[in-house]
Order: sequence, then C-alpha cells, then structure tokens
Amino acid sequence: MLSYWFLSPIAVTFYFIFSITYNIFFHPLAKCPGPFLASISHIPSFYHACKGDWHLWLWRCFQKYGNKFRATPNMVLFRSPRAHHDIYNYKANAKKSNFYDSWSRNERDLYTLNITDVALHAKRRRLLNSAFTEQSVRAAGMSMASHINRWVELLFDDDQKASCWSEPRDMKAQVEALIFDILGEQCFGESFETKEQDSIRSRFKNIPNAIEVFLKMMYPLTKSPLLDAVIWLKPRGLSRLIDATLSKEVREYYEFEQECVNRRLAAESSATKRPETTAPREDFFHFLYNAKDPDTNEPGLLKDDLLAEIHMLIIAGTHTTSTALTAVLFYISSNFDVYHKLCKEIRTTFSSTEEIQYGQKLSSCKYLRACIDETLRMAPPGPAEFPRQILQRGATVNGEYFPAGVIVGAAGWASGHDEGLYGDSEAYRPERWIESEANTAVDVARIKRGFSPFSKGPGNCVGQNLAILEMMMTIGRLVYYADLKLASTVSRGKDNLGWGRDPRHYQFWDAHIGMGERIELQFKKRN
Ligand code: HEM
Repeated sequence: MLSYWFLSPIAVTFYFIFSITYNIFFHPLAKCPGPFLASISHIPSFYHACKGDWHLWLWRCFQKYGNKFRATPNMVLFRSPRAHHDIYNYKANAKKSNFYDSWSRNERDLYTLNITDVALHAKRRRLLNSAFTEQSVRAAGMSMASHINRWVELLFDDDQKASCWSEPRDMKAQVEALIFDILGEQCFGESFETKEQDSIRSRFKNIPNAIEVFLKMMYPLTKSPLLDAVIWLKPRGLSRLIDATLSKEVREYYEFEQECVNRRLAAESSATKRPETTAPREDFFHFLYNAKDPDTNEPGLLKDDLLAEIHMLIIAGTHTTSTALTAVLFYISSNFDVYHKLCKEIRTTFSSTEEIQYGQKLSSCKYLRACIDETLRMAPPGPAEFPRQILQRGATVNGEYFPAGVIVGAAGWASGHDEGLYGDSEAYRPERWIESEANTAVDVARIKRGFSPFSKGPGNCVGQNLAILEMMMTIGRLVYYADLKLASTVSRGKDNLGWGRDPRHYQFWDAHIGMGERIELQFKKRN
C-alpha cells in the first residue's frame, strides 16, 4: 500500500516530464510558432475560456506570431481565407474533433452538430437539410411575422405618448425572448411565449439564461486537459451528475421538450393514418419526421434522434441569432450615419410593415444586409475556432503538410479583425460590403473570401438563410415602425474594459457561442 503512495507521485512527475519533452521536441507541431506555455499545456486555453476572452487572446497571438500559431499542444490555428478553405471544404481530409463529443447530454443525445464520424454526419445532415429548404424558410417567415409584430408592440410603454421615448429596454433579454419564441414555434409548432409578461409558460423565461450559464460552465472544461476524461466519464456517471446540478427550470424545460415531441409524434402519425381529416403543420418537426433514409426509404430519424435534433436546433439557433441581432442593434444605434442611411432604405422601400417579408423586396435592401454582414464580421456569434482533426494520410493547409491527429481550425473573431484584410477593421462601416465607385467588385470579392460567419463545407450552418431572414425582418419591421436610440450599455463609460476590449465594440464573452453584453435602447413610434 505504502509503495503505491510513494510511486504515484513519481509516475505523475515522469508523465509530465515525458509529455513536456515530447511536446517541445518531437510533436509534429514542435516547429510551429506560438506561446511557449500553449505549446506544452492547456493552461492558456483553459484560463482564457474561463475568462471568456479566448477569442481576444487568439487575435493577440495572430498579431504576434503571424497568420498561423500553435494554440494548444496539439492544435494549430490559422487566419487566412486559403487556410479556412483548406480546413472546412467538402473534400478536406478532416473531421470534427472530440471537442464535439463533450457536448452531448447522454449516449442517446446524438445530433448533426456533435456527430464526429464523417459518413454518419453526412447522412444526418442530408436529413436535416430537408427541414431547411427554400419552401420551409418561406413558411417560417410567415410565422415569424406575427412574433416580430407582437414583440415590437411590447417594446413600448402602455401609456406612452406619441412624441415621447419609451423607458429603456434591456434588448439582450428582449431579443433572446423573441428568438426563443420563434424557434419554439418552428420546432414544435408552439410558442414558448417568453416575450409575454404574464403567460402560463412564463416559467420558460429563464431558459435562454440557463443555456448561457450551461455553456459558460462547459466551455472551460472543453479547453482543459480534462476533455478526454470528461468524454470518458460522461457515459460512466458524469452525465447524470451534470443533470442533477441543472436548475429546476432547465429540468422542466427538458420535460416540456419531451412532451412536445410525444405530442407531435402522435399528431404526425394520426395525419399519416387519416390524411383527409388532419393537415400537419409544416414546421421543422414535420420535415424531420418525414425525412427518409435514402438507402432504406424507412424513416431516417427515430424518436430519440428527433428529440436530439430538435433540442440541438434550439441551442444552435437561439444564442447565435440573438447575439448577432443584439449586436446589430448596438452598432446601428451607436453609429448615427449608418442609422440614418438604414432608416432611409427601409422607409422608402416599403409602404407597410406587412410588406417586410421573405421575398425580392426584402432581398433588395442592400444596406440592411450590409449592416448585418458588418456586424457578423465584428461580432461573429462563433468567435473562436471550430476544431477539425486531420485524418489518416494527413492534409495540406495553406501549403503546409500536417499529419493525422493534429487539430486545425480558423478563428472567426480574429479573422474579422484582420487589419491586413480590412484596412480599418475596428470601424463599423457597412459600405465595405456594397459595390460602388469607391469600392470596386474586386474589393468586395476580396473581403467576402475571408468572411464565413456561418462556416463553410459539410458542417456549415444549416440555419443560415433562416437566421438572415429573422434578422432582416426584425430590424426592417422595427425601423419601419419606430425610431430607436441607445440608452446605455454595461461597459459604456468604463475606462478599463480589460485587455483587447475596445469600447466601440459590442462586448461579448466567448463560450463557443458569443454571449453578448446587456444593452438598453429606447423607442419612439414614427409619426
Ligand atoms: C446568426 C446566426 C447564426 C450563426 C452566426 C451561426 C453560425 C454557425 C456556425 C459557424 C456553424 C458551424 C459550427 C461548427 O462547425 O462547430 C453552425 C452550425 C450549425 N448551425 Fe448555425 N448559426 C446561426 C443560426 C442558426 C440557426 C437559426 C439554426 C437553426 C435553427 C442553426 C443551426 C445550425 C446547425 C444545425 C449547425 C450544425 C451543422 C452541421 O454540423 O452540419 N444555426 N452555425
């Protein structure tokens, strides 16, 4: 017994010495530039994931080491359009890394975003695509409209006089509620009604916040040397332990998801048996339920798969879109000229709010789209890397060969703030996305090559058209109906926001998805 106590510290010491020596001298990334501590340990990644500024640290390292550096012992990150293409394109010899394995709730919680096997992911992705066709996005636009109208209505005080500004509104919370309600309706055919003051479902009001807390808790673990241990322990009791720590609201929400799936399964099956009496709602659930496995022509998704996919869509679709939308509101309300140009475009293109809907007229609003793209550049909801592990036979990235097992990635926030690509990367200037005499087609094409807020290739964002439509309709309808102004932000007026944080930026916390700060706006109805 005594000998075990004596030997284990020695074994641990040897392990560390061996691992550090290997990482410095013999690892395939040994010659790759980067901070020394990051080349031998996960201390920087863990520390900055805890602080929520991993995206800023990556940017700082690119400034120092050039467009490629070693961010952890086994991971090299890039900041160049060519590297981005090499890593994420359809033919890339790489798969999602084990980072994705750590996000599932239990063994049955397997969904498109966290499937790392290339063939299985491709199969699932084909099924998921059936819920995101042009027809389904158009249908989603119809159901979004009533949510947006009601949301705009709720931004005003009950007794507000026509010429007066409303009380300041916490737009982070308001936008989260809107997006959550819209997605609830699109996934389950039922609104969560979280934007309403008094509703029987108001117990779900705190769910977006609970998701944020969960992501902030999990993210540092995925950036720590404990990642492999977490993945190993999850099916061995850790998942149950994590579930037990969840708040009552989150557990109620999971039960609610399960109930909705059961209800929808019953409705779909009765619609299949008696098509003449029941017409099913054409929402995500409907399309996923009816998606067929192309090899067998049998249903492609069973009950657990449906629950997992729907659960994932709500997480992947809410915080991303609400962070981006809140950031658009921040930037348009803090840039006077931009705000006025945007108002002019919206108010001269449309003659009623109801016209602001999926279609040609909305797509013609180039300035609105440019405001969204400029926001996604400066505040991408996926601010750090999407890690990919190189497969057998290795892969070439940016002209350099990397062997199997190495993890590669491109960093969103750092790419959007690349001074070499944008020239004035710290300025919010939507005009850079629009062709003009001063900004040629070549200039626009050059920056578009380096811009991929929705990622590219087989794992790109399946919901991107929906997200763009949601943002265009919300901003379009809001600006058509009301004037808005910035009342305050959490960080405004503070002298020292911390390293790398510019007060002109929308501040956010990196938890794999960017979690934005609270901003307050005021509204006045247009005459
Ligand atoms: C502004 C809003 C959004 C942004 C910036 C965004 C961005 C992204 C990015 C960068 C990825 C790749 C992630 C990775 O490789 O790890 C992704 C994947 C994904 N997104 Fe989005 N997203 C947004 C909205 C949405 C919406 C509204 C939905 C659906 C309702 C959605 C569903 C998904 C799904 C299912 C995936 C996984 C795709 C796959 O693995 O094949 N996203 N998104």
